[in-house]
Formats: sequence, structure tokens, C-alpha cells
Amino acid sequence: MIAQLLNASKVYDSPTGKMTILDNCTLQVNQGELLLIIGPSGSGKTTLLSLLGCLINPTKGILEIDGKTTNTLSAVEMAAIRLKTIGFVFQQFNLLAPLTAEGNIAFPLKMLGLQSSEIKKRTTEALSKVNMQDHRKKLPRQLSGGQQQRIAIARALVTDPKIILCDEPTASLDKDSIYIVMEELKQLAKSGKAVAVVTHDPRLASYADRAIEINNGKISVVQAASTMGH
Ligand SMILES: Nc1ncnc2c1ncn2[C@@H]1O[C@H](COP(=O)(O)OP(=O)(O)OP(=O)(O)O)[C@@H](O)[C@H]1O
Repeated sequence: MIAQLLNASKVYDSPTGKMTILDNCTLQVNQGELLLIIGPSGSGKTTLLSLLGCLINPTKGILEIDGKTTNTLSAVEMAAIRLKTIGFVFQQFNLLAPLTAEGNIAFPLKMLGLQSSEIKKRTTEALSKVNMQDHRKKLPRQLSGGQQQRIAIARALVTDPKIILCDEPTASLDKDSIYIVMEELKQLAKSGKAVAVVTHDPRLASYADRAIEINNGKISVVQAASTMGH
């Protein structure tokens, strides 16, 4: 287990009073597993991902990432955990427009202050993991949506994070690209990463090891590991 919520709640203030988005939830996230998170719009999927991504803390209960309880950490300490332990993939890819594909992948390594020879080596490895070596010199606008998402996945994995969190990673993609991107995420899980994917798309269940649903603040297991397709 690499991350867990223990009896955790998330409450937001709204103009109409307090809104409990997650209500006393317990969840374990495991390495080597692709976890699908589904639920209706506004149910709290992104909130759950933000907790697992160490972007926010629970209002009540415990969040543990890589053996550390995050509740009392400072913003700087939270940021350090994110940089070291977590990779993020978003619906809109969020690539930096002026940078080439390889420049985007190298970016987090530069933030970590690695030497340029190490950056080059890791960037090349990440490009080949997502089969995008031939496109490394292109700018994001010269790539298709599926190709941009593969670069975003390479950027997420280049720091060798233990957890990869994906918020609707296939929502902007066509059918063929959905297949390629999900196969890549599945391979990452097989290689030992914990991969969590938030989605509206029930077809993605076939790629998952486990699926949970958020509804009315509660997490329920929709399909357990043993009953799902691999
Ligand atoms: N920082 C915040 N402050 C106040 N309310 C928030 C905040 N973040 C999210 N919410 C509210 O919490 C609820 C859950 O939002 P969240 O984005 O987690 O849901 P979601 O399941 O990801 O939705 P969608 O599928 O539409 O993206 C929504 O009603 C949202 O308006």
C-alpha cells in the first residue's frame, strides 16, 4: 500500500453552508494496481484525487502517502512529496506550449535540479516507454491529442513516482487514442506503479484491476480485483 485515507472527510464551505463531499471514507491505494474512480458529476472524484495527490488535506481523518501522515505537513513539505512521489496526468494534457515534447518531459527533472546528462538519459527512457521517440522535437500543437497525452504520461513518469494520478485522461481523446493511453497506464501499473484514474467512461473498467464509486460522500467498491478483466 502506498497511500491511504483513514476515516477521512472533506468538507467545503459554500454560500449555502458546509458541504460534505467525502464522508468518513477509508481507501487504500496499492502499487501494481490500476484503480478506477467513478461517480456522478460533482460527487467528489477530483477532490479524492487531490487528496491522494497531496494537494489538499482531509478536514477530518488521516491521509497517509508513502508512510507519512500528511495532516500536519507544511505546504513546502506537501510540495516535496508531490514532486518526489506523485505524477499527474490531466484531461487537457497541460503541456507547456513553447517547449518541445522532450522539453516538457525534462521540465520536472530540471525542477529537481538533476544534471543535464541524467536529464537527457531519463527523458530518452520516458520517451521510449510511451513510443514517442520520433516526435521528441515537436511542439505540443504539432501533436495529436493522443500523442500529447502520451507525452504528458512520459512527463508524469520521468521522475519515477510511486503514484500516478489521472483526472479524466481519455475524455478528450478518440477511440484509438483511448486504447493506446489506457494500455500505457495499465503497463505502468504492471511495472509496479500505483495508477488511479478518475473517469466518467464505464468502458475503461476493462483496463482496471479495481473500481470504486463515490456517491453521496461515500466510497463503495464497484468491482473488486478478482472479478475484473485484466
Ligand atoms: N475548493 C472548493 N471549494 C468549495 N467547493 C468545492 C471546492 N472544490 C470542489 N468543490 C465542490 O465539491 C463538489 C465535488 O467536486 P469535485 O470536483 O471533486 O467533483 P467531481 O466528481 O470531480 O465532478 P466532475 O465529474 O463534474 O468533474 C462540487 O460540488 C464542487 O463544486
